[in-house]
Amino acid sequence: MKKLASLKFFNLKLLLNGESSRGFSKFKKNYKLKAELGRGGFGVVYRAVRICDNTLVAVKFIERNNVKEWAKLNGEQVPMEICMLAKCSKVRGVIRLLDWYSIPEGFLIVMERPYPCIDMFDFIKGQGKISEEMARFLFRQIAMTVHECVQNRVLHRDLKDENVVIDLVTGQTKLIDFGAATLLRRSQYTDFQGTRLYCPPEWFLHSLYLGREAAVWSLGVLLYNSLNGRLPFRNEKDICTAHLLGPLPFFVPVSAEVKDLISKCLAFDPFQRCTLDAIINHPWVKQQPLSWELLTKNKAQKKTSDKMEKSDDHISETLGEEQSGSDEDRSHPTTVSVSQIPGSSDEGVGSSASCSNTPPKKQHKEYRMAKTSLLAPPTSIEMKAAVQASKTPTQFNVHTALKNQRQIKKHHSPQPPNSTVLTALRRAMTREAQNRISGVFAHD
Ligand SMILES: Nc1ncnc2c1ncn2[C@@H]1O[C@H](COP(=O)(O)OP(=O)(O)OP(=O)(O)O)[C@@H](O)[C@H]1O
Repeated sequence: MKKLASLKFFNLKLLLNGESSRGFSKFKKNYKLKAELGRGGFGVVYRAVRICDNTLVAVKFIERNNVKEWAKLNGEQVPMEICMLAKCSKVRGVIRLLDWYSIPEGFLIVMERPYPCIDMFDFIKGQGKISEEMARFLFRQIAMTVHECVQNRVLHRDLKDENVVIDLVTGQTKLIDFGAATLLRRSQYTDFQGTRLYCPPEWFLHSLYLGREAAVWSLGVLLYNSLNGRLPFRNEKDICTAHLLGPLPFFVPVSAEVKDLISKCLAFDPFQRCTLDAIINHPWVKQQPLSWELLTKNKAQKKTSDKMEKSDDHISETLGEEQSGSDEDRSHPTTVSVSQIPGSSDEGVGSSASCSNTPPKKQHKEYRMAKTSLLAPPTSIEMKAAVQASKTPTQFNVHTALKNQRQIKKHHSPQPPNSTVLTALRRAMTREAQNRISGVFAHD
């Protein structure tokens, strides 16, 4: 009833404002929507192009019903995600919010889209695990970004490899998906919307956590995962008891320094855990990383490239596989909603509800999780452009190469269907049209 009333009120607003500056028609005028880019628990992300200058953008559609927290942005009521992105607009390592639109069904968030790019989950998966040097290159950017977000009073709350996008030309990382983000405060949080296997033990044991301390824990999980190609903990029980079993096992030879950093991030006691400041000042992080060009010239990078090439040829099959979960290597670290907080469900410590996978055959792959969002990996054309670009690294050549390749792609690659949001958008259009018609009748 309440929902219906607010929807009616929203439609009424549309009627009164006529062509809203954030309405669907304005969106359609400004952007050309293309194929689906990724999909998560709370939204669908599309490739799109800004019509006025051909800028490549990503458009995330979030359903109004899925919005858990709201905030005010320049006097307008918006989902917290939009507000948090806006607050981080000056943080280099955060994906830039370019625009947003409001339709009866939900919101369209327009963001920058690095090209070509890959998310860190697929990047690690493509290589099995990444070298310590590569981990340093990526992790120090991510840690600095999280630190800057916190300085802007933004707590991301869903730090994981899926939520980091890597620009394949420069190696620059961009933090995405602020759907669980909230304002940083000193006091404890008693709600959680992130991914359970990246969540600190105090949440499972006491149903609360402190913002910065929880972020440091997630960074520890992320770093361990990058190096080992698997997560450190299989379930909540592991998260809460692993410290009793001594140091975490490592499945690759890594330096004592990085082990030290991981153990400090994953300290069981949040008050003993290192701070974000301590992470970015840790000797392992401070060590000058190799350049992206050098790092990507190795064999492992070629492996990803080959894989991408393969997945480009079979892009629809790959997506199909991911959706049906047939890839044994990929089980589910689920992004949970508020309704799944401890106490609100019957899963307690020791439950493996967040990773409902059957035990895989290979021990090493056991904790390598599937992502909830299904990103189509870059195409071979994109990869080739990136490789070409890194061989001739002048700005002019990089972009000319990409532009040429993009034009070739235009003619050859069919776009997968993007039915969900299109249906929603179509429905929105009809409703706007309907509103206009009923508006005319009302005036008559
Ligand atoms: N600006 C962007 N540029 C490139 N890729 C993006 C961008 N935004 C999102 N993606 C891709 O789309 C996927 C889904 O995006 P996002 O995580 O924001 O959706 P979500 O529904 O909130 O997901 P989740 O359920 O994991 O929270 C990402 O993992 C990423 O691969």
